[in-house]
Amino acid sequence: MGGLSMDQAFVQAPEHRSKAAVVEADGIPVIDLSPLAAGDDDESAVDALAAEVGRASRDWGFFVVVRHGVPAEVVARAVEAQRAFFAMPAERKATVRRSEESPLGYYESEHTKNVRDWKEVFDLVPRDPPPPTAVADGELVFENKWPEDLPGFREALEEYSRAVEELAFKLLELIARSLGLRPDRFHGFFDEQTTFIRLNHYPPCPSPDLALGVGRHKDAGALTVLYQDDVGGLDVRRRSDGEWVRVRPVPDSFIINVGDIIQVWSNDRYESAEHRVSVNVEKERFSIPYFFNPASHTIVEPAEELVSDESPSRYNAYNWGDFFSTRKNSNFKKLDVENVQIAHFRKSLVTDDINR
Ligand SMILES: O=C(O)CCC(=O)C(=O)O
Ligand SMILES: [Fe+2]
Repeated sequence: MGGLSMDQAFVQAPEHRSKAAVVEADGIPVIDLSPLAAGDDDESAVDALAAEVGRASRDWGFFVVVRHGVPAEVVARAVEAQRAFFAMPAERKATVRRSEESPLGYYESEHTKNVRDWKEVFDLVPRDPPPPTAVADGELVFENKWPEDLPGFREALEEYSRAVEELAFKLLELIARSLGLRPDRFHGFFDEQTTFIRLNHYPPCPSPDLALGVGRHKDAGALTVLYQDDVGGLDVRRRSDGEWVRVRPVPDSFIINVGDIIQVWSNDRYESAEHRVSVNVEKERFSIPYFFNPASHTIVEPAEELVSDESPSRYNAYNWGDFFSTRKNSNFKKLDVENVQIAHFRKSLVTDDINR
């Protein structure tokens, strides 16, 4: 299924392989967002919610949200579209294949840290940017590739994108509040956002002891809003003891993870957690991460309100667009060198595993 066959490119180094029994995490917070429902302006309930989001972002870098306001039918339509897409024969998927110059669309040979992932993906952006007047040499064209002959696919995903964007902004507000900042403190960075959505399909894998669906990594953007089906396989490295634990699927929920940018904005109050996807022999798995990313011209640095003599800035500023394109390029050119990491922008030599 999915046209993948097991070979050496998928084999993880022994220390990074998934054990047969990864324990399910007990402590990942499940947060009920219903106090945000329209018409409810109970400030103290929203403050309490922000405090809960803050604790989860600090202790786990991961949390689950329920009663989040994204209608179940919108999710169901997106998931149905996703399944229909990956069920198409390889030749039809190839008609929307991504290329080096045009990186959106279908792809089945992505690498995380130079080991191939056991998955196939379809990437899209929530709205097509205006067509560039002229494309400079080497400039990437972020234009959606919609499959022909797949009725409803585009509409379902556009509807999903709009609904999840609303949720992403609400979460951004809660995070700002939890840091003692104005709720809209980070909104301006998203005016020309570089958000993208990935449809993931992890086919059953004959060697789940050797390969991973996605190798260990941290999400580079601001935050990720992830839909996962009921199969399970997302593992998070628990901060308290460094153990890999599985995020239990919760019906009608999204998993939220703090990305590197929020780690930097928060000046390390929050931490972007390392995670990976384990695969299994019997079941295919589907997930949809929504990577909520700021405009490419954003200069990422700790929020000045959070920097003081007692809490000096821990990062040198960096340009998000440059960071992002360096990461993207390394997917095409299987490099033997380490990929760009926020640890490279750290000011002091705090011990941090930069070898991700
Ligand atoms: O499939 C998942 O559950 C997570 C995928 C992921 O971490 C990613 O694509 O960055
Ligand atoms: Fe991820």
